[in-house]
Amino acid sequence: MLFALDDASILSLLVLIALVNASIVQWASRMAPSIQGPSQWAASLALTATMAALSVSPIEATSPWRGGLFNPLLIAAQLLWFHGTWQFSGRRSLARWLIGLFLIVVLFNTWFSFADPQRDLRIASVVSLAASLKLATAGLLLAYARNSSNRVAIVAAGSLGLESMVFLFHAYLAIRGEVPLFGSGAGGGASLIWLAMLLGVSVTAPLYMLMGLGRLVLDLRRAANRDSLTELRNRRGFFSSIEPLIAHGRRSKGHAAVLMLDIDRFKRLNDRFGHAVGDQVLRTMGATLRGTLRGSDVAVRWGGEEFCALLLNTDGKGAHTTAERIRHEFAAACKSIEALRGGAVSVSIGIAYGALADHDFDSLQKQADQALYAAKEAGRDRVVAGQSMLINE
Ligand SMILES: Nc1nc2c(ncn2[C@@H]2O[C@H](COP(=O)(O)OP(=O)(O)OP(=O)(O)O)[C@@H](O)[C@H]2O)c(=O)[nH]1
Repeated sequence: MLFALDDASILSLLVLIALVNASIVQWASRMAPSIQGPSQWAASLALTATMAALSVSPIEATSPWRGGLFNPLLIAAQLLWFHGTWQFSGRRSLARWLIGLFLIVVLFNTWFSFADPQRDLRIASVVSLAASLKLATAGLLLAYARNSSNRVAIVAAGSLGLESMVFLFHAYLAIRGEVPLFGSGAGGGASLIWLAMLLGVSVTAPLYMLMGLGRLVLDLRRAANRDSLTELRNRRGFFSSIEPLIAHGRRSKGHAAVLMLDIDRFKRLNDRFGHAVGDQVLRTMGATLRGTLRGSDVAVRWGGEEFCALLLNTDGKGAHTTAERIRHEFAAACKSIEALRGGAVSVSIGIAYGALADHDFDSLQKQADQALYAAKEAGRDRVVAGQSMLINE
């Protein structure tokens, strides 16, 4: 047999797999620097490898240095894993609190390793803390899985849960004073903790990589469908969102309104205040549309300073009211842009409305565009209804 199931063999495997996975995760984290977490997981795996290497080192089994060094590494690895997952799921850094917790553990562990050596107390407390951190990380994963419908996160949470159970069992053995010295408990209960760590680096870590990959694909897909300045959909995202909505609306004999919006005299605004201020005005339009439209409506940055919105659950009158609300709220929001120094910004809006059985999106959009043109011709800063609405009214 290549490896006998003794502590030294498990630890050697642990060092090897942890180092390989740390390198892969670190390499992957460089490919997606906007995703927080993976570099901390890589550091955690590197610490796990160091900890395992330390355990197969020639340090005497009875030496206080073994626990004195091993335990801080174990806790640092769990804290990094937890904090990486915390940030991966979009939460703000907890670094200061966790560094504080780590320092307390180091003090506690140093005291009970060197000043007043109490091996069982030390192992039971540190291993229980590690198990709690693993359980807390599993909880974060379950919450993440619920929000992102990422099933890999559920499996990773299960794997972490299993690891934490083994850690708790190890803490229980320590309370009973039954954790043998390294080397003397080959294959016994003491080896379980190494097996749990092996499970961590060879199963949980790859699951994490898969979870990170899923997130990367989601982010890329999102970026491909979004306009990064206004955070609204771009045309590609818009058309892929409205296609099924329009098909459903047509089947259910529904109506739709299309709004075409164009910020007035935007070129002059850019020339006068600069492109950065122009961009701020565009972002304000994005926020206004997001804040004003319903969840069932779809808005897009059509191009430049032009926007479009598709309203499905409304009639012509409701669409008109919504357009007027957008016009007012946009003007009011622009008033609070300091760089404009009180200068007013307005938007012209054209609307088309009709039954989806008689109109496809293109024909409504063209009518809304003509109405927008009429709004510009009539002096800007107004809402103009297209032909189909006048016929419908
Ligand atoms: N700051 C900024 N400006 C942009 C962006 N995209 C397009 N523009 C500018 O928007 C301006 C559009 O100008 P025009 O099409 O002449 O329209 P306008 O000045 O708004 O005039 P009216 O529509 O007739 O009221 C151009 O100067 C473009 O350079 C962008 O992403 N950021």
